[in-house]
Amino acid sequence: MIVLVDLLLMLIDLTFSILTAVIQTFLRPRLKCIDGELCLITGAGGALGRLFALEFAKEGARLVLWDCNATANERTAELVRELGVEAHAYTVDLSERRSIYQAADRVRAEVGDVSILVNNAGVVAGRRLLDCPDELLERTLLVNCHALFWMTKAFLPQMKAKNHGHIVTIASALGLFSTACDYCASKFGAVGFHESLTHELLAEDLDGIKTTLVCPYIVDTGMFAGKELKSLIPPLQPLYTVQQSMKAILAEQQMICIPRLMYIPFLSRYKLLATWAK
Ligand SMILES: NC(=O)C1=CN([C@@H]2O[C@H](COP(=O)(O)OP(=O)(O)OC[C@H]3O[C@@H](n4cnc5c(N)ncnc54)[C@H](OP(=O)(O)O)[C@@H]3O)[C@@H](O)[C@H]2O)C=CC1
Ligand SMILES: CC1=C(/C=C/C(C)=C/C=C/C(C)=C/C=O)C(C)(C)CCC1
Repeated sequence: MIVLVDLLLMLIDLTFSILTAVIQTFLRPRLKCIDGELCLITGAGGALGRLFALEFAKEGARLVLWDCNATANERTAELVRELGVEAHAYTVDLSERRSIYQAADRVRAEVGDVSILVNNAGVVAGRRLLDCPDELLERTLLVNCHALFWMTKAFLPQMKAKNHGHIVTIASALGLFSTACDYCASKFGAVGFHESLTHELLAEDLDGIKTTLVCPYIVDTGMFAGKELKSLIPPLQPLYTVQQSMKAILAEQQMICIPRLMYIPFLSRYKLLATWAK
């Protein structure tokens, strides 16, 4: 009986969500003002991280930039400052929990409380399981998944104190269905992290703290160059990916798949529920 009630409630929720989505597709959502907010971006020296930094700067946010690549990270900071926006670069290895907590203490002391956290940094080994050294498999999980926990534990308390903040998880379409083993496992973890964090915030009535999950298809940044990945659909352009993500973030959308085609694999997860209900 309970299963039937659960399923009925889920169908009602799904119908309501679809109706809301259809209506919102025709209405231009109001985009929030983030002028003066302090935004921290991990992997800010990378292709998407740098574009996110520039887009957030254009929206008036002040920037804290984290990356293990000091040269690339500092270059991003220079580009942000050329827009007349404050940027603070920190060299941090996200695979090391302690270095995250130490850098977070420095940011709070030197710059202030972070109100927008963009967990963007990511790596991929992209080899078959048995051909992949354990260290590479471990690094992917540490950077793409474990780091989300440490970053959020470091900055969520201040957001909770003010009931104000936004946590953005740059996951992937490969967090919704699988091909490259290490990367997919880490991105499935990122999707699960986002969903559980969102439920936790909801349960604590912290309606001022928003979350956004970003699930792009392949983006032409070179991250997957040389990796065994076949697909007929051409890769996304980095700037288009970031601009679409920014619209979702500023509209406080809980999730965005880019392009919309990627919602298909996501919706197939409801199929799993059907098997569970049998
Ligand atoms: N490119 C794509 O096709 C897609 C990417 N994504 C996701 O988007 C995000 C950004 O991807 P993209 O810009 O393409 O990747 P890039 O490799 O261009 O950028 C990733 C950045 O993260 C940094 N980084 C890697 N390891 C660490 C670490 N241990 N500590 C701190 N920083 C680290 C990298 O530094 P370094 O260069 O020195 O390693 C790099 O600057 C990732 O999470 C990725 O999974 C999602 C969908 C598609
Ligand atoms: C387009 C498309 C597909 C393939 C998607 C692929 C191959 C995505 C790769 C994404 C990557 C590499 C993301 C990196 O973070 C499917 C699922 C076969 C069918 C639905 C449409």
